[in-house]
Amino acid sequence: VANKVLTLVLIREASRVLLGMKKRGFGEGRWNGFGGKVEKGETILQGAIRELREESGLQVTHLDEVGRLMFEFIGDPQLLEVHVFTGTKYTGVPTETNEMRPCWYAVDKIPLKEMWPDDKYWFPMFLKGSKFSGYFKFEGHNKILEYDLKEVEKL
Ligand SMILES: CN1CCN(c2cc(NC3CC3)nc(N)n2)CC1
Repeated sequence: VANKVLTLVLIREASRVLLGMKKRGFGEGRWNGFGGKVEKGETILQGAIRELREESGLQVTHLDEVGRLMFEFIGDPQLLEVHVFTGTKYTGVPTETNEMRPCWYAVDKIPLKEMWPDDKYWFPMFLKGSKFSGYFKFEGHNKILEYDLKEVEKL
């Protein structure tokens, strides 16, 4: 079956990044960017913009794709394909929703221990403004068995 395409949006200001505490569902209890599934009839970018608005209340007109991450879970044939976007120009105020509790984090205080385990590998690339492409093999939701990750010129 085809990959499950998901989005991840990291809104960044000069020295801080907007993260949300996931209150339910996949990734519950972890800080992350905003995102979700891509619906039929929308592009991945449109899906990212929609999920950002739904989960944080922020509206953006433009996002840049900065990363592509593939995830395999032992015992599950469904691969996840996560498209990572960033944006700096937005309107609105970060608002708690039933999915996410937003909070700004200084770039030198990103709560990596309370984020998905793969983030510690690619978040530094994101903060440097690099584009990246990676593959992570997970056992359950906490253990990375293998990974490949590289900075790329072009996604
Ligand atoms: C709605 N999506 C869900 C997937 N997601 C992930 C996944 C992820 N690792 C994968 C092992 C789960 N790592 C980050 N940081 N985000 C982005 C948001």
